[in-house]
Amino acid sequence: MSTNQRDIEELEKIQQQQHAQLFAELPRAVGLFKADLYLYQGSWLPPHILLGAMQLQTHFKHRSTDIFLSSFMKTGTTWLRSLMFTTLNRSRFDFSDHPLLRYGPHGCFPVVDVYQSTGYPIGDSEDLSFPRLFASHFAHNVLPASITDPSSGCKFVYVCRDPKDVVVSLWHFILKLRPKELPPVSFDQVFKAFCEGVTEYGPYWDHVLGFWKAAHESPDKILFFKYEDIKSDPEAHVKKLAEFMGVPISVQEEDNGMVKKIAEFCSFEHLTSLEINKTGFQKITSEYGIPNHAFFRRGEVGDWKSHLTKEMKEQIDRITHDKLKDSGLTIGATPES
Ligand SMILES: Nc1ncnc2c1ncn2[C@@H]1O[C@H](COP(=O)(O)OS(=O)(=O)O)[C@@H](OP(=O)(O)O)[C@H]1O
Repeated sequence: MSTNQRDIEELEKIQQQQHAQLFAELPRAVGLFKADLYLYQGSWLPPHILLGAMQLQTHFKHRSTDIFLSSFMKTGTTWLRSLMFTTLNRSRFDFSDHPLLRYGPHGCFPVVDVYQSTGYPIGDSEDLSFPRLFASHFAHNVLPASITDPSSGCKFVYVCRDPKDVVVSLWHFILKLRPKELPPVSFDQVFKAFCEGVTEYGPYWDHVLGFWKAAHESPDKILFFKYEDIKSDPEAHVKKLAEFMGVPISVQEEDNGMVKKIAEFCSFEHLTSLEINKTGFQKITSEYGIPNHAFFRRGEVGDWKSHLTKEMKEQIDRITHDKLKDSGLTIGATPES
């Protein structure tokens, strides 16, 4: 064995010991996918994401032009990834030969949450075009101050969604991804864990509030969207995204139907028709990946009605009301709910 190889192995051993010590000290709970969850800076995170947070906090080198998509799981990440990438790069790529068609929404720009055991390439890679786009599910307070401080120049697009639809979407996602050798989880189990805040990246309401408050303090740096609003008027949101990302839609583009084209290109119907989203795969770690089709299901507002009992609806609405009551934010208030 070469000296270099020995050094690397020694270093890995030390790191593993340090990680084991860290995990032993943190509150722990059962995760819904596979790994246990640990409470880190107010968020419940599985080990490879917790270590990813620490790595991000220590190593990420931001640029003042960076734009982050921030979201809780199952709130519209895949959709916003598509909208942001397509809107920002609309003059770079032809729609008939577009990266979204080849790589899918999750392959178009990197997520910064996952621990990189082989060093820290994210943000160091020079092959990303500017402004660079990144995605993250981390809560606002978990992200490094070097990027959340408005003086950094970094911008954030945040999307939230009716928690009743989030918990339903989450349950279906877990059903698809939970290893078959583990016992299946029931909707009741997921609902209970979600309401208690003990699901991956939870509690949900704290996540939303963190970004909501920050958006109020720095509206020029954080664009706050609701899934339901985008659903009811995708084109208006394409225009807002373009303006926010510094590439406003021109009158000529508007006249040429560019806004409509982007909204249709990123629609649920179009994305689910693509081969890459039927057969493609997202590599998350060296041992773990997610099939692209798992990121799509129904893409509707109010699917909770076919899953939640009256009592469940009342319980989750009450939590939402209590958590958000002094914030000025309402979520989940669909007209027919
Ligand atoms: N283009 C488009 N338009 C509307 N809705 C869409 C779109 N793409 C994905 N979806 C729906 O979003 C839900 C998945 O959420 P996320 O993308 O945040 O999931 S993830 O956190 O990235 O795993 C999931 O919602 P549910 O259908 O309610 O489960 C997806 O179907």
